This record gives sequence, structure tokens and C-alpha cells, in this order.
Amino acid sequence: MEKETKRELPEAFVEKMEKLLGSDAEAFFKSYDAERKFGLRVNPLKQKSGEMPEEGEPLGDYLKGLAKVPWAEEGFYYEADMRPGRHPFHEAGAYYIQEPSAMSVAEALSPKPGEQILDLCAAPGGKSTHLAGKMGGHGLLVCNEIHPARAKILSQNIERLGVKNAVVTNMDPFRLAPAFPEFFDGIVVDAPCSGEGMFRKDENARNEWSPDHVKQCAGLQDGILDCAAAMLKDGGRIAYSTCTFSPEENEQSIARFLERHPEFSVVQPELVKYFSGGHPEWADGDEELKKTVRIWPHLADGEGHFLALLVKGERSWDAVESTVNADEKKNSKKGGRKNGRAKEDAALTEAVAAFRTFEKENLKDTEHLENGKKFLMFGENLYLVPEVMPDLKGLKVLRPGLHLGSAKKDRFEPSHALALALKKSDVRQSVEVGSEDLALRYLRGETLRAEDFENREIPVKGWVLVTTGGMSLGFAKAAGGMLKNHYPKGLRIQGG
Ligand SMILES: C[S@@+](CC[C@H](N)C(=O)[O-])C[C@H]1O[C@@H](n2cnc3c(N)ncnc32)[C@H](O)[C@@H]1O
Repeated sequence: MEKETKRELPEAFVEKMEKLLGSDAEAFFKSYDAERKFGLRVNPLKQKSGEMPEEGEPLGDYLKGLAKVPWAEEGFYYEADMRPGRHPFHEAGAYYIQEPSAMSVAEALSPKPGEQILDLCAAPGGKSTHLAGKMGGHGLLVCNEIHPARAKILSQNIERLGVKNAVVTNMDPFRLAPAFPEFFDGIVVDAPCSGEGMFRKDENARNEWSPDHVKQCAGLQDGILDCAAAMLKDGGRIAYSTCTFSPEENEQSIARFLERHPEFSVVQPELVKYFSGGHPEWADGDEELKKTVRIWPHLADGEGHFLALLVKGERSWDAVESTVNADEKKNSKKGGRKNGRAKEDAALTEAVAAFRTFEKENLKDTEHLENGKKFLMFGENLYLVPEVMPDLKGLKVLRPGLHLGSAKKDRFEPSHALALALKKSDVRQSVEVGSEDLALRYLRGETLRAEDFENREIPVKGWVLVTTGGMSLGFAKAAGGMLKNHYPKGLRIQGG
């Protein structure tokens, strides 16, 4: 069996790993015959006040019995036949499906509400949505992706998970860096890599692998890390990660980085206790590299990963943590609602007025939406953007913040992003599509009627938040005894 596995792997890869791992190689290759581990991460932004759903609540019941991923606060393992990606809870952003080892990265960076955080290679959004959950809607999260099509998917995932404080950009890191000199408190560099850790999960990764590809990736990673270094404040931290085993892209990437940037040091994240340390002997022998993290598929319940936490400047990690906590307090004091934003632009004033009317008629409390944020017009659309937002001129921006909607002639059309960022308690009118069947009918774009609901009642008029398990799925508009479906056409589920 073991021989079969090895035969399916690139020969040069097998030889290299045998040399690196010595007597551990057998267990390593055997792990390729084991079942893949599937993971999902509960989205705290969609829970009542950030806490985990409990039994007795629809999501809590759905997840009942799932084993916890030990190193991720909201991570769970699930069996393949559960198919959580097909459940309406997925469309409600109740969770993000994420490989368990990948959950270690945002845990290691540990962003705090109020910080300025960048996810530099962000699509499809696993780390970004994890970071967003930890930030709780406060501070600024810039999610960047170089490839336009992937950036679009990233933007959709940011929307689905109800993230309120994210800016999504589609930039080459080299072009992004000049816009944010020494700006961020924390940066995730989940680098493009040769993907050796995904061989079990993804056949393409196996077919694309070659020693030359490893070298190319290592070169790419050096450039991306330099961009991250330039965008980081003194005292800030970078979480660098790959899903590959090759030392050239891991310990050696970090060794080369430390050589170019002596102002950085490596910090050992606490979660190393679940994994293994890095191998200085696979790079330049610098003992600091022991503080990097190796996730081995034969030693942990997850795919192969590498992680390094790097801190910029002279200060110790303790000093960095206390600054973060002080900033957090400062930012939470700032809070408060700021009406009548000082933007002279007539279109903006008009759009804000239209939103205020919509708000008065349909919402109860938007304090958590607006807290410390300001309004911005982007094309015809009205956004709420984080207060610390820098000038985005010259950047390709897909989403400059939370999309509220657009002001039409005599009305305000709320966006799908707004629906997903709202809680049931924020709105005057909502309906619960309790059964999976009814939720799927809504997701297909069907018009719903009173007789579809157990109590045979629906609101008479106005915007209605459609919820499943208490979590928002989208908007509908009540009129003439029906709920007109406003689930975006492009997202509708096809077929039965
Ligand atoms: C490992 S994936 C990121 C996964 C993502 N962080 C997540 O958790 O969902 C690496 C990303 O880097 C992007 N990438 C490829 N070449 C790049 C480059 N030259 N500079 C920056 N990013 C690049 C890829 O498009 C890909 O989305």
C-alpha cells in the first residue's frame, strides 16, 4: 500500500522527503493512505454576541457531536458525507469550510478589534474571514488578492460571512506596498507555494510539482515578504505560511528574510504545542528557526503546513501585546455614532439621506454597523468604511467597506452585503425560513407566501430580513400578500 502511494507522488519529491525525514519518512508516506480531514470554522460574526452556538439552537444542533480542532477556537472536524457546503447555513455565512491546519495562521497572528490588519495573498478568503471573526467588525482589514477572478470570489466570501470592516483589493503586492508605508499592525502572508502539503487533497498540486517550481515559488515568496515588511509598523507582526514541505520555501525563506531584514525576529506562537518546531539544519543553522512551526500530516490531524511568526523592531513580544491592548482600549472609547458625516459631495449627502430614511423605516439599531465608520460613495453605491481608511486612489478596489446599497430616485435599495451583516435583532421585520426545504426555495429565488410558513403570517409591506436558524440569508420585499425574493440572481441555487 505504501509503495502504491509513493508511486503516485513525484519521484524527486519522494527522494527529497526520504533524505529530509530519515526514519520518519515511512510514517510520513503512510499518512497519504489515511482519510483526509475535513474542517469548518464557525463564524462568530453570525452568532448572537460572538459566542459559539449552543445545543438547542439550530446551528448548535447541526454541529452537535463534531470534534473540535484543538488549535482553533471555532474549528471543527466533520465527516465528508455531512456536506456542510450544501446546507443553507453555508449561504448564511454561519461557517467557513477550511482545512484544519490552515486555521492555525489567523490564530497565530491573533488580531485584535481596532487593529489595522492586511491579508496579502487572501483568496478565496479562509484566513481573511478568520481574521475578520477575531476583529469583530472593529478596525480595518485589507484583503488583497493578485488574480482578478480569485479576488472576486474573495469578495463574495467576505460578503457571505457578514464582514463589516473589510476592504477588498486586487493588487500585485509590489503595487500595493507604496500605498501603505508602515501602516499595518499585523499582516498575513499565506504565500503562493509548491503545495506539497496538498498532495493528499489535490491531484493538480501533484501534477504541477517540480524542483524548478519549488525554486520559482521561493523567489516569489522573497518579494512578497519584502512588500509585507515595508507595509508593517514598527512592533507589528507577520504570520508567514505555506502549505508545502520544501525547506527552500519555509525555513530557508525565513532565513533569507532575516538576512535582508535584521530588524525582524522570530516568535514562537503558543500553538506550537500542537505541532513541531522548524528545522534550522534545513537552512543556515540559525537556532531562531526552531521557533517556526511545522505541521506534519503524520503527526497532526490536518494537512502539511509551515508557519512563522515574525516581529518587526527591537521590542519584545510582550511589549507588542501590551501596545495592542492599549490601542484596543483607545479605539473602543472612540466608538459612538457620528451622524452628519462631513463630506460635501452632493451625491453622498443624498445617498446618506436615502439610507437614513431606509434605516428609520426598517432598522432598529445600527450602532454596531456604524461604530467609528464613515460613509463613502463608490460609483452609485453607498459604503460604510473604517475610519482609519487610507487614500485608495490608484488602487483596484473591489469592496471599499460594507456595501449598504444604492440610492435610486425616490428610494434606497439595500444591498445583499447589508442583509448578511445584519442580525435579526437589528431589523423591524424578519421571517424565519426554518426548514431546510423552505430555505432552499428562498435560495433558488422563489417568491414565498404566507402559507409557506407554519404560523401562516408574513409582514404586509416593506423590507423583510429572511433568516435561517436566526441568521440572515438575504432580503425579501413584502407586498400584495407575497415576499418578493431579493436573493441576488448570480448567487441563486439552480435545480432541485
Ligand atoms: C495559498 S493561496 C491563499 C489562500 C488564502 N490565504 C486562504 O486562506 O483562503 C495563495 C494566493 O496567492 C496568490 N498569488 C499568486 N501569485 C502571487 C503573487 N505573485 N503575489 C501575490 N499573491 C500571489 C494566489 O492567487 C493565491 O490566491
